[in-house]
Amino acid sequence: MPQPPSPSPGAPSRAVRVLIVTAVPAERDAVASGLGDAEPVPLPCGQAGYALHRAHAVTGEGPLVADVLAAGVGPAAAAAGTATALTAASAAGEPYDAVVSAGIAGGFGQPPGGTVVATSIVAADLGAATPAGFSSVAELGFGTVEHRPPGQLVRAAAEATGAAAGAVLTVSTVTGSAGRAAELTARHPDAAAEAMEGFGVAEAAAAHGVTVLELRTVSNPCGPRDRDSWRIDEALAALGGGCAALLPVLRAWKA
Ligand SMILES: O=C(O)c1cccc(C(=O)CC[C@H]2O[C@@H](n3cnc4c(=O)[nH]cnc43)[C@H](O)[C@@H]2O)c1
Repeated sequence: MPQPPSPSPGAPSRAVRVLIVTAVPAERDAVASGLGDAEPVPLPCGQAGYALHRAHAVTGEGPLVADVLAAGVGPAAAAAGTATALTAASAAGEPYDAVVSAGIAGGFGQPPGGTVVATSIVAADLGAATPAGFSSVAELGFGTVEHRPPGQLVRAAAEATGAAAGAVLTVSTVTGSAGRAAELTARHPDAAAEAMEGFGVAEAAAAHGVTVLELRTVSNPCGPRDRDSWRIDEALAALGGGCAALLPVLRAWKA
């Protein structure tokens, strides 16, 4: 993580607190390693089953604490883990200022190892199959399928991380055919990636009134399944660097 010698004159000295939620421990460890000095700490209220890896940084805008949590695969595990961590931090009087859903992803037209920052975090398969095709719960009138992080923050995050900005779809089933990929991009022409947790993280963040971002690095193209070709090491290496580059942006956003 970049460590300028001292904060800008006049910058608030309160540490900004960021929660970074991954699915699996390999992603958490890649993020923690990118942040440099992350150490395991328990959740403030001691919830069994969850552990944080904490990194401290001093950015040009002031101090920052980043906690990394591997909450599990899929939107339900992501929402449960994120909500638990947000609630525990609030109860301990140390609420988070921002939450980031981070991990590897399938890309729509993005190269392996490339980075994507979400302009929108979309539950792409939350709805009903009808004779006329898929209808989202929003179209059916009983729910939400999209969270939109602040545009200015997304632009700054994309610039700092060298990312493409586009919709990141949350799915419960990994796309495994050209037909399914075409179906998703027809419904979401701005889709840059798909993963399995962002919408769950965003729902929990919204319930707590906390800013959310999603940062993904591409391990595979969305399309016909070829698991052996996934470039996981490349994506994990990019994930650590991407999260490190993102933190000063979040610190400046909250200054
Ligand atoms: O096998 C490994 O070494 C390994 C290391 C790190 C992560 C994994 C995963 O399988 C993570 C699952 C995670 O990845 C996201 N993901 C990646 N590609 C896609 C995709 O094409 N469609 C949907 N999700 C994708 C997803 O968020 C999963 O949670 C393995």
